[in-house]
Amino acid sequence: MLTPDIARARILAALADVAPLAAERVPLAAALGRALAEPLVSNRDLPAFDASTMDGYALRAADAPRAGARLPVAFGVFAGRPAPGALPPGACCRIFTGGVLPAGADAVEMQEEVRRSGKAALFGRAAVAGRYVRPRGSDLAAGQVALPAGAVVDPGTIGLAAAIGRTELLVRRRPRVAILPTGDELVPPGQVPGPGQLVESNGLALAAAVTAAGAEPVLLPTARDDAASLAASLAGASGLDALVTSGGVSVGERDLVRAALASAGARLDFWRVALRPGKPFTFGRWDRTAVFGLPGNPASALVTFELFVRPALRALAGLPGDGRVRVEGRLTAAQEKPPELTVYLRCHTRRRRDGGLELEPLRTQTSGNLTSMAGHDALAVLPAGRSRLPRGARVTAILLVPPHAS
Ligand SMILES: Nc1nc2c(c(=O)[nH]1)N[C@H]1C(S)=C(S)[C@@H](COP(=O)(O)OP(=O)(O)OC[C@H]3O[C@@H](n4cnc5c(N)ncnc54)[C@H](O)[C@@H]3O)O[C@H]1N2
Ligand code: MOO
Ligand SMILES: [Mg+2]
Repeated sequence: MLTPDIARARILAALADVAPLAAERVPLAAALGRALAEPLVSNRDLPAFDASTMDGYALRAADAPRAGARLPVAFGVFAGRPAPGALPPGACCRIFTGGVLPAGADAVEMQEEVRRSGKAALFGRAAVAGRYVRPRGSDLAAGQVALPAGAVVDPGTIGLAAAIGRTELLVRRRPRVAILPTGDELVPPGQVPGPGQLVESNGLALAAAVTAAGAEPVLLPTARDDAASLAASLAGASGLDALVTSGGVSVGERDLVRAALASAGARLDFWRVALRPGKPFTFGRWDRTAVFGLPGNPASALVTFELFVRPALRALAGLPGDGRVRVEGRLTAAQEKPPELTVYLRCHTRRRRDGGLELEPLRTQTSGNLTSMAGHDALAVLPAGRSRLPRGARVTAILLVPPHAS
């Protein structure tokens, strides 16, 4: 059986010919979280003029070489309007934050350091050339590269792009991901299950995970556990970037997903990974579509999504890594585990008084229990090779959201 790290590396290698996906031009607001497919180059100077960074007085620094200089106030400059003219020799002018420095001025003094006396200003300290001035082009000069291709568009990037006159950005396309729940026992959400049935819940959970990974889910109708139904449903994934199935990948008589994928022409790369939950995880390619066969147990589906599907979708989207932060923490309870498996424990994080992080496992870790997968913020990684970790053991944890306590 592959280790989780080798399985993930194999998936990423298998997608090298399709990742990243093609680029598309989108409005700024739609670019958030996506990978730039072009360097962001400025076509103008930022700021476009020498600007004051304080409310105060603009002057020639040489006119106030020491405390006590008294200069006539020639005019006022308000943000949004150009200065009415050049600064007359030996004079200063009123200026406000963001205002255009008049020609001749090379410094600003903040008004807290200046006393007004009629039409003159008295400077309480020596002026310094360049102080409180944001020179033209000092933020970004015309022709300068602000961000390289591949950078992730964050809120600041959107502001910067707007400031240099862009209304659209060339970014990588979001992967379109088919989600196919399978199982004879499943009824759609909202319907009351009959005897032996249960509500199909993995579809919506996985669609949410796809959205959270920056991709677009396409939730297909649940397939039944028979070859014909599976074949018909698989057709719904044709042409999409990825297919995520749930259930039917273990060794039961009605676990037919792998056979159905193979019959449809998919090339299955591997089956089973040495981890818990999610051991029967399957990966392959169906033409250009990446195929992920997730186990049906709810925690197995979401943990294998996190470990294998999320990084793959990000690679398709041109985004780096898995977008997660890894931290060290201490387990609040001892854990027994099979030594051959890496176990991913769903945990709450808690900040200790000494600054350390505590990892408190959810009440249940049974992969079929839905509460084992809701309301946690970290996956603690219990490494292969160990069969027992005592309370207080230091382990790595993958943060799924910012920690609750910080
Ligand atoms: N003899 C063995 N049996 C099993 C093994 C094994 O190694 N040997 N592995 C176990 C492990 S581990 C897992 S995980 C499961 C995986 O099973 P499948 O992927 O075949 O999933 P199903 O049998 O279809 O369903 C399992 C379980 O999950 C429920 N389920 C399925 N789909 C959904 C859904 N969309 N929404 C909610 N719940 C769902 C289903 O009703 C079952 O209870 O196999 C073990 N068996
Ligand atoms: O590998 Mo399974 O997901 O433990 O129940
Ligand atoms: Mg099964």
